[in-house]
Amino acid sequence: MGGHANAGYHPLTTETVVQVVAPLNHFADVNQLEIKEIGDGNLNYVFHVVEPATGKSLIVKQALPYAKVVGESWPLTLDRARIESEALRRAAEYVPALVPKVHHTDERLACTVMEDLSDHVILRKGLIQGQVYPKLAEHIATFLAQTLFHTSDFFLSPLDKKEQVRAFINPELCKITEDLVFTDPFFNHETNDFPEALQSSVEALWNDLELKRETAKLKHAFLTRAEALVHGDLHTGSIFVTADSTKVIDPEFAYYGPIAFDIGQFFANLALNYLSHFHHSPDPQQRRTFQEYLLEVIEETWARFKEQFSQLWQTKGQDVYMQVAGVEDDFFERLLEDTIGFAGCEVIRRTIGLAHVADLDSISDEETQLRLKDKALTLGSVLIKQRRQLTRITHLSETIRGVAHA
Ligand SMILES: Nc1ncnc2c1ncn2[C@@H]1O[C@H](COP(=O)(O)OP(=O)(O)O)[C@@H](O)[C@H]1O
Ligand SMILES: CSC[C@H]1O[C@H](OP(=O)(O)O)[C@H](O)[C@@H]1O
Repeated sequence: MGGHANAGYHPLTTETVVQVVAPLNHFADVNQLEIKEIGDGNLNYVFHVVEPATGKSLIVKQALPYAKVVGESWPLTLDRARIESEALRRAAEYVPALVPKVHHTDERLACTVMEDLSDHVILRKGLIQGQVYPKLAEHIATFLAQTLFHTSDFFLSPLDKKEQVRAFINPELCKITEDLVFTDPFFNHETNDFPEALQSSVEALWNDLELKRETAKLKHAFLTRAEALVHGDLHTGSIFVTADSTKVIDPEFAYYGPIAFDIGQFFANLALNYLSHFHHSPDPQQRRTFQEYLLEVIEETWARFKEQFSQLWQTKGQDVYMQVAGVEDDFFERLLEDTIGFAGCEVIRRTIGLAHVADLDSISDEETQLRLKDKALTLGSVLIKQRRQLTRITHLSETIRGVAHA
């Protein structure tokens, strides 16, 4: 359980990281390494290890027995490091080009040694700057289709699948999502964090019974629907990009959950970035072009995901029902509905919950930030409540556009 360190565990420092990388024989001379802690996430240490003479480098990511963003008062299992390593290795079986290579896993120290991706940028940062990534939709669609299909009952035998479910039991990290994504933002909870001027909009949300009823259904799906090994935290801060490369990182929240959860989180973070460009792109023409690009990414990701998943369904599907007329259509219909619902939950929690996004929080003008956060709450709420009527991916982009420009 949370906070219990493995025997021999100690938090690494820039001095002790060398003990982890030395046995790997990756560097010519481990006495000449430059090591920095570069972690900017909520939970872990990330050490960047470089050998200037050879230009070789590695990343050492270590879990702490608590959540770094809060401190020792929030104990957290070290098992998340094992889950992250295993999930990266599992993804590499199907999409090796789309995840960092794992060089070594040290369960005692709860750390993963992986490929250094410092030549990439975090997608969230790039999108805030208005950068376009032409391969993003294609790569994320492939990541989603390949990892989700091959870890599901559509491909694995029922026995193998249940073995995998067991290996990826991740109760403490799931509890964070259950609380921070599906529960706390919808109630007057102490973890929530929003400007006072948003109080009346937030109270309206807390008093919206239809919204709560619908969110309860989505939370229940997250709690119970073990469809595939999901990444579990696929926001734009978990994706590294260049113009022609995409790498998905940080799957420590991985568990067997609803396929729609990953897709919904990705779309939600694009929608939040869309809103933020009313500030980040002051030129109206540039703004419109970039916002439309974001909606194209959503539509292209869905179309390519569906195409690839469908091809896998037809060529590698294992269950006899998969060839019955209408079964595949029913699957995709429900998948889009759930994707849109999960996207709505993510939009709301990133606006008023504990963990925000830089897209909106970096907006210096208070009034603009407030106006856009208000729109985000409306958008999240519409997506959750109207998801059954949004039966095409274009309905999602039209809704984002409509709420944003209302
Ligand atoms: N493989 C990597 N290569 C280069 N930088 C990395 C790598 N993994 C993580 N980082 C850096 O560390 C930061 C935090 O990593 P992340 O895995 O998101 O940690 P956390 O789990 O604490 O959120 C990233 O935003 C990135 O700047
Ligand atoms: C206290 S955990 C809050 C939040 O942080 C995680 O994101 P990341 O590890 O990428 O910083 C996850 O989204 C959690 O909900």
